[in-house]
Amino acid sequence: MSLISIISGSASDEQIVERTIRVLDEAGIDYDYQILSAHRNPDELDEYVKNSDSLVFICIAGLSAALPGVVASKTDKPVIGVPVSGTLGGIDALLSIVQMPRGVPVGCVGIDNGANAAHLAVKILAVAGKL
Ligand SMILES: Nc1c(C(=O)O)ncn1[C@@H]1O[C@H](COP(=O)(O)O)[C@@H](O)[C@H]1O
Repeated sequence: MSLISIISGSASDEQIVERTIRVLDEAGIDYDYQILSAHRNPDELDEYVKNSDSLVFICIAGLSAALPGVVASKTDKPVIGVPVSGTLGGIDALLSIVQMPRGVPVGCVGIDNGANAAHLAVKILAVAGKL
């Protein structure tokens, strides 16, 4: 069982995914990584989230970053969003991720800061007594 699921909206988010994975590897924590877009693969994303036994989701997405919010709508587990920079510098993804309606929270780290998403996920697992 992987404690953490990392989902990116596209293979083009690779650099930010690598920063995330590097921290988890250093901490010796298992993760599962999938490329699944809420926009492009809604059914596969739904199936993956519902069948995952991970305790924390890290969702990495640029542009109109629906991915973290959609994942949060499908699970009661904590979701951390990572906005990825693009033509608008990542402010588009940042605002998409933080502006969630009440009751469907997504934690959000800084633009391109996949490393902090991993550090935060590790802290969540630690206080939950899972490490
Ligand atoms: N934000 C989303 C979602 C989503 O939210 O479902 N799916 C893809 N994307 C983002 O689109 C950007 C460009 O993707 P492509 O390079 O594949 O066109 C990526 O940063 C991805 O995370």
